[in-house]
Amino acid sequence: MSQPRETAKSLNKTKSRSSIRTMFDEVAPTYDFLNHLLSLGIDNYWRAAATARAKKLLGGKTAPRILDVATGTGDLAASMAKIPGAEVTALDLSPEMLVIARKKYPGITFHEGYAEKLPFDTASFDIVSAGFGVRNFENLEQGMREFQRVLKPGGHALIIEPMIPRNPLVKKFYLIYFKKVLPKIAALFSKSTFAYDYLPHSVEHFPQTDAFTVVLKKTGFRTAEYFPMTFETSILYVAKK
Ligand SMILES: C[S@@+](CC[C@H](N)C(=O)[O-])C[C@H]1O[C@@H](n2cnc3c(N)ncnc32)[C@H](O)[C@@H]1O
Repeated sequence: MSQPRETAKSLNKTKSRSSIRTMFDEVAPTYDFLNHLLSLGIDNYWRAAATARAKKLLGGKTAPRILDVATGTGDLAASMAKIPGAEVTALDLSPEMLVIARKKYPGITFHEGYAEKLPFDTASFDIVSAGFGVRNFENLEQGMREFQRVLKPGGHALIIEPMIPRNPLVKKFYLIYFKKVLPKIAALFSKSTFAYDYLPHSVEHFPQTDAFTVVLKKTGFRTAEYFPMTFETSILYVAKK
């Protein structure tokens, strides 16, 4: 069932939390299947790359505390949980995504809540991660301030976002796939065709590369850098408190 009064364009402007929740509740049952299909399985590699970097940054720290925000069905949280000794907590605003996450990963503690008001103590995590989520925050800067607040001094935020590649040739083919092919494939399987019209729109209008590092620094991070992955179709941001 799609949302008749809202367009992908208008939701991308408001990022209304209740509409974002409804949209993700609707896509939840087919989210994992479509995610792996539409990315040709590369999404798992991106999460593994973020986890490898987190592990390196932790440098063997005993029992590191990791928070995965906008966890969805929990795949990035589960990847982070492979770091030896890690204690992983995860949060999302979509109850339906969390139903699936809790079934898949009973060893991880999942909370329902939203990024802009994290229900966790200041300076309580070594790593805060978010995979393909921050683009949907109703208030991106408030979300980043919260990531920063709950991190311990010296802790790191690791954020993965899809990206429109900058190379003109790659960009041309990528946009055909992203805007024309992907929504059609998604429509065959998902209840929400709306979500897959919103997806390319939201990626195209999200501050990317340097622009997002400016947001990270403005919201209190001491350093922010980025690492493009897979022909710049995805990007890993690393910011230090
Ligand atoms: C594209 S999914 C990504 C899920 C998962 N991180 C992954 O790697 O596949 C985006 C998730 O962000 C969540 N989300 C969007 N806005 C949020 C917010 N303000 N606070 C918490 N979660 C949010 C959605 O409910 C959805 O589950």
